[in-house]
Formats: sequence, structure tokens, C-alpha cells
Amino acid sequence: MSESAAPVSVAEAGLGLSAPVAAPESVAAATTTTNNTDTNTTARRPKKVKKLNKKDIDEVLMHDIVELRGHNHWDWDPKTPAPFQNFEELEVTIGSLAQSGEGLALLPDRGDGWVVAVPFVVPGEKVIARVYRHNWGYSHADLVKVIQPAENRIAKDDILCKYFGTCGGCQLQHISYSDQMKFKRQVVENAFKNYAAKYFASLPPVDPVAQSPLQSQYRTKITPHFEALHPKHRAAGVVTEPVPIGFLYAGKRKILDIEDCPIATPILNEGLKIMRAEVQKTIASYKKGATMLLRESNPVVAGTESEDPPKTTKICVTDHKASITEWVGKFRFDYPAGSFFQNNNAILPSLIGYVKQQLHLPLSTSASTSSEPTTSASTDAQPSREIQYLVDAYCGSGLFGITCHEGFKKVLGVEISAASISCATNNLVLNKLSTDTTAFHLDDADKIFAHIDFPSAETALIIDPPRKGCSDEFLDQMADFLPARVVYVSCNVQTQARDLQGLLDRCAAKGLAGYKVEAIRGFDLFPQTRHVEGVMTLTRL
Ligand SMILES: C[S@@+](CC[C@H](N)C(=O)[O-])C[C@H]1O[C@@H](n2cnc3c(N)ncnc32)[C@H](O)[C@@H]1O
Repeated sequence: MSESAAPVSVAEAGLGLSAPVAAPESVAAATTTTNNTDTNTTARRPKKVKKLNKKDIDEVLMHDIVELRGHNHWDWDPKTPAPFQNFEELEVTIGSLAQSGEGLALLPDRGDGWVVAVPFVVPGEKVIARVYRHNWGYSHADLVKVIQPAENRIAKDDILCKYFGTCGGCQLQHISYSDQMKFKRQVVENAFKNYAAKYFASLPPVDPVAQSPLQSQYRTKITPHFEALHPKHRAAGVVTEPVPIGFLYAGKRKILDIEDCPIATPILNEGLKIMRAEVQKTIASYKKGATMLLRESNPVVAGTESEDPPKTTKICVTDHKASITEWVGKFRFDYPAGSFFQNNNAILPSLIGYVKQQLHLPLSTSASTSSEPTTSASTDAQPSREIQYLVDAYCGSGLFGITCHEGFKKVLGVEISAASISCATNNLVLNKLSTDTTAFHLDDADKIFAHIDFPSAETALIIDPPRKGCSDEFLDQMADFLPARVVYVSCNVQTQARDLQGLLDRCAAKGLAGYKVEAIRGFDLFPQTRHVEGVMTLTRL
């Protein structure tokens, strides 16, 4: 990271979120949110984990707490008791926004500088928070009331969803979309600062986050839950009132009844109404609760070739095994409803266009351009002369291998799920790609290079692993093979940054120059939530 792009807090980064100001009339001056009750009085010390995984959200939060507190939190005495009564209500001023989307408030006079994490707030705001769970030097709290809202808090009437602040699905609807983009850029930067710390000074500035064309009605998959009736009521066939069907409350393992989700596509909300009615009618037949699946699809006969993408009608599919049909630009993908596919179709053309550009950056020159992502998945990117082969690791049903195949002599995808590989192979046929030049293999990505005879100096590698990131074995073999270009796509920027450091460490241990990081950029696949997709491009030195 260059001097000029030195890390700054979210407030400093130009969000204008820091100064507390008088409440405009229209602003929600009082916001009551979740009422968590699972308090304990002893602080829990998280293990300082070497291998970050998706459960380590507390560890990621610690980095934000250290930044706010200004001294090393890892030295904090774990025996320090939480300086609060159970469910104590406190007036606090929010100092920064953590990557979890929670606001952090430092209480210098409590417990040697205790920190309180409060959801649905904006830096600079003065709020009443009720603490309910204590960790190592910080406590989680519910937001009780905003007493001095920030100028840029979205007015209550303009907030997208009436369940915002109660539902655990979205964290950011109370801040504008442009502020969400600044926040997410900072999340990406902080991930590299904290998890690729050894190499942070040499990284290029993190590019602005690419926006989603749709900021609501974008999710093509939702999974609402419901609980079964109490056994006593079920046995007696007594249904006193409808069961809640929806998503988890913020901070609680309890289901909030939701009849409409504004970030889901319209057809999914129509499907949700029908499914909710059916579940209520048949609730007595459920011995256990369940998670429903609703996925948007295009109405074509699955597996058969068809014309151009249909422009209008969509359908809602609820059977896990049924086949979904989805277009990304000119490419068609069929896959089982229950398997992985990206959930924001609207942004995929620009994500794919950007990945194509990055794959084909010239190898020999410094290509640290922060070019805007293109808007079409069929971008005619010219292949660099040197790169001829593409490996798509963790390929799923072939999204990157198929959409990015142009300009490569051969493309090979590897994936551990047999169902996904069979879809990827079928998708080759549907898109009329030659199976001589593009192929998908069922295997563990950890053994990917054992089967590849592409020359490494002419090979580009796309990595798109699950949230836990790459294994040590995967990084070992990557450092042995040394592909000329790597484009790493990830829904977890912390594990992505950790893997960068792991790869560069391995190269350094072999006395190799390793890789130059060309670009790091977030893509907003998840508007209104704290999540961001990271894309990082590397060139072998
Ligand atoms: C985030 S998804 C990406 C899929 C695909 N690139 C896409 O965008 O649709 C990660 C994929 O990695 C696969 N996967 C998980 N562990 C794997 C492993 N050890 N080897 C190969 N594939 C794996 C999962 O089945 C899943 O399809």
C-alpha cells in the first residue's frame, strides 16, 4: 500500500460519518431493535486463531477494536471482568464501523477502555445501547435508541425494509449506497492490512468497489426458515397462531416472521407468499423445523438448448433437485437449485468482464491500472501473447471457465462436487463450446496441478474457493507450479488476504521473487449487507 493510500478509519475515508449532528425532523430519532437476552458475566477469550475460518468473525472484529483502542488488544488480560451489570443501558458515541457492520464505541472510563459493538449505527452518532454479551475486552449491545443521529443516516421512511434493525439479514440499509461502497472498500483494505500485513506496504491502493446495478430486488436465492409446532400442540392438532416463517433476528437464534424481502427478486417474493401459506396449512405435519429454498429461474426446459435469454418472465423454483436456468451475458447455465451459484445475477456481467480483463493484462508491463469493470460478459478482451491456458479452480458449474474461455487454447476446471461437475460439462454443450478445448474434472483442488500439463509461464489460474479460502496443500502446489497470472475471487476478503500472504511466504522461502499484486477490488454482490466479494490479480515476477 502506498503512503498516499495509508489506512484510514471509515470516518476519515470521506464517508463524512464522523460528526454528530442535530437530527433532521424526518430522521428516526428512536430506533428500538433486538432485545437479546443471552447474557453472561464472564468475558470469553477467543483463541488467537492461526487458520482463519468463517467462524472467526470475533477475531476479525478484534482488529477493528485494536484500531479504535490504539493499543494491542491481544495483550488484554482475559480475566478482566466486563464492567457492566446485566443488560445495562449505556449512552455511547460511535467511533468507527467494524467490518461486521457494527459500530464500535470506546468507553475509556470502563474496564480500562472497554469497547461496545452496536448494530445499525453510524460513526459519530450518540446512541443508547443495551449490553447483552461479553467477550474479551468488548461487549455486544442492542441498539435501544439513536439520540443524536448522523446527518447522513437514511431517514426512517426511506429505509428499504420495515424489518431493518430487527432482521439479521441486512446491516447497512441505514446508510446511503455510496457510503456502503466506501465502507466496503475500507473492509477490503483492512483485510489486507490485517491478514497480509507483511506485504501490505507493497500492495497497490485498493480500487473503489464496483457497484451492483440493482441495490434492491437483486437476490436470486433466499432460504427462509420455520420451526415446527411444540410437540404437545402438534399431537393435539392445535394450531393457535401462525408460526413465524422468515429469517433470524439480528443477534438471536430465533425466527422473525417475514412476508416480503426487498433485496430478493420480485418472483421470489411472490413464491414466498405461496410457500408461507402452504406451510401454515400443513404445519402440524412437520416434526421438525425446516429451511425452505426459493430460487429464481428462467422458464426453459432444463438441459435442452434454447434461444436467447428470455427478457421477461421468471419462475420461482423451490425443489432443491430441480434444475435452474440462468443467463450471464450470452452464456447459459443450468444447475441444481440446491447447489452453489452466485446470487446476484445483475452484477455478474461486470464481474466477469473485469475478471477477463485481469486475466489478459500484459504479463511484461506493469499493469496496475484501476480500469473500470466492463458491463458485458462478452467483452472482447485480447489475450496477452504469453498466456494461452486457463485453469478454473473451484469451478462449480463452470461460470468462470465458460464465460472467460475466449482467447485461451485450453481451459480446465476442477471442482469437488460431482453434481456441479456434471452441470459444468452440460453447460459446455449448452453453450456450444468444444469439449476438446474446455473440460471440467471432478477432483479436489488440492491436487489440481498433478493433472495439468500446461506450461506454467503460459497459464492463468482463477481461484474462487469457499469462505474458508485455500488449504495449505493448495498453496503449496501453487507455489510449486507458479502460474503466470492468478485472479483470486473470494466472498471472504480476510481469508483471501491470508492466502496471499501464505503464497508470498512460500515463494520467499524458496528464494523466489514471487508475485506482484496488480489490483485489488471489491464487487458489491451483496448490497445492503456487510458482505463484499474481493477480486485480486497477481502476476508472477
Ligand atoms: C464459491 S464457490 C465457486 C463456484 C464457481 N466458481 C462459481 O462462481 O459459480 C466454491 C466452489 O468450490 C467447491 N469446492 C469446495 N472445496 C473444494 C475442493 N477442495 N476442491 C475443489 N472444489 C471445491 C464447492 O463445491 C463450490 O462449488
